Amino acid sequence: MTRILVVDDDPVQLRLTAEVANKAGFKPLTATGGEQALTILREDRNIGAMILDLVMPDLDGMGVMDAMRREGLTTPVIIQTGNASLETVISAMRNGAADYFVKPVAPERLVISLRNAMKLDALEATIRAERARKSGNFSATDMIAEAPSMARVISLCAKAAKSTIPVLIEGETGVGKELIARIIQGSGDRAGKPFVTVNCGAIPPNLVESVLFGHKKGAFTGAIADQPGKFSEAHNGTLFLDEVGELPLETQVKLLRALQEGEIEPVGATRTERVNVRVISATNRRLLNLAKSGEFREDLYYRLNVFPIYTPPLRERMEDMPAMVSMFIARFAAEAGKRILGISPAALELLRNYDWPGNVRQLENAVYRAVILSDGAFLESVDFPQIIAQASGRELAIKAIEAAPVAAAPTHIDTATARQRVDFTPPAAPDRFLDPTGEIAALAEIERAAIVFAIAHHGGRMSRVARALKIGRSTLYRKLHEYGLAEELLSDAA
Ligand SMILES: Nc1ncnc2c1ncn2[C@@H]1O[C@H](COP(=O)(O)OP(=O)(O)OP(=O)(O)O)[C@@H](O)[C@H]1O
Repeated sequence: MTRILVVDDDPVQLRLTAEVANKAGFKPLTATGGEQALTILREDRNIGAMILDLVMPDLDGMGVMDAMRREGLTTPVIIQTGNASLETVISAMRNGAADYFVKPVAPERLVISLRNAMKLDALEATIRAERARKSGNFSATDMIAEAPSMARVISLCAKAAKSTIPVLIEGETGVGKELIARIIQGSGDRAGKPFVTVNCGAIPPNLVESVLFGHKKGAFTGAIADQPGKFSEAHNGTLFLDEVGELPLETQVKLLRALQEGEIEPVGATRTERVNVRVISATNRRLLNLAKSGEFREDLYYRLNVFPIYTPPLRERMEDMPAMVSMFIARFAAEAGKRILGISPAALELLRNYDWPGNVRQLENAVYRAVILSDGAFLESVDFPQIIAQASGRELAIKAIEAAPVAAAPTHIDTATARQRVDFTPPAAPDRFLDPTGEIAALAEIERAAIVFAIAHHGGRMSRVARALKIGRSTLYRKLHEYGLAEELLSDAA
């Protein structure tokens, strides 16, 4: 039976709520104060959800939520309040509360709220577990590919997985080339076998050969023992040669021989060794151009490029963006133990209108930073300060580019980096929590805006407005006067 924790300093209310939960099939634990609630949460990490009173004498509801955040306690919280102000409820929701209600709550409402909070928690737990379980067995479902151009990539991956022919994956930095290589490996006979990555551009030229093919003891100063190379490590599996265009020419000869003969010769060895390795290479420079200019051996180029897969940059497949953002939010929020449910439409619009020169990896990093920065239930534009800064510079650049003639030729990875989108439209809806200068709006401004919105939504029917905002009519009228809205309404009516 799922345990839930009910926290309320009013013993009668406590018993009532616990009884409702009990009847709905939960096992209620109770606490009469914030400190006691924290002690129970620390000891029992399997509590399904907590119903938390906001106003309590020792440590209040907000204090409990702050402590939970500090200590990484992720039990979903449902706020209950008797007379808390709208400000308090807003900040509780921004602090990650899953839901809130005003006492006394209808039993059905309480049960739905508990079930929803637990569903969300279960989803986050699954994501956490799934990530931990994954150890190299990637499949096409690990890749977001909603754009038509990515459907082609996925079908090429499926074809490539059926054989062991060499694959060359081309695309700008961060587009997902390594992920594609892992999917090819994980979808074929070599799934679960070694997947060894070599970043050819990151190894000092004098060590490349030894890293790839290994060396024998005494082959050079410092070679104190036999050392297997990446080819041997990848035996029976896949060798992923990232930035293959960076390989020195002399190593290219040896790589060609290894691919042709299926044999390698470790540095300082007198005999060759047989290896069974599937090679997938990747490049963010156009390999054909390097071959034409003599920086890359043409024979090796044709050997590696038997099955080419071109991965388009993110800016050309914005259809993938919303799903990617949701996936990254779910992943990073779960890892950080934060309850972030999504992204505001204005913030998503900001991301859509950016060019993403660093592609999916840049997006992943931006969302990671935003999740860490955010203290609300939804990511907002302010959580992406670098993108805001770069996007405003872009507007000027775009204006200049719009005046210039547009090149008709398709762009490729060599030329595409400086490409600018000309269809920039500023976010249509202002961000709910930003003032016109882009600064965080005062809480009073947000409350005022919420009231104005509710009045418009309910056609000025004040009792409905009060009910929707979950405040009394007298509180609503007091706030109308406070914010000067009463005068505005009167003059509108006149
Ligand atoms: N379509 C996608 N769906 C989900 N995640 C993706 C997708 N494409 C890329 N990623 C994620 O983005 C990050 C960068 O991808 P990856 O390392 O495969 O790019 P890359 O092209 O190999 O980069 P580089 O050129 O710098 O080596 C990874 O965390 C990867 O899991």
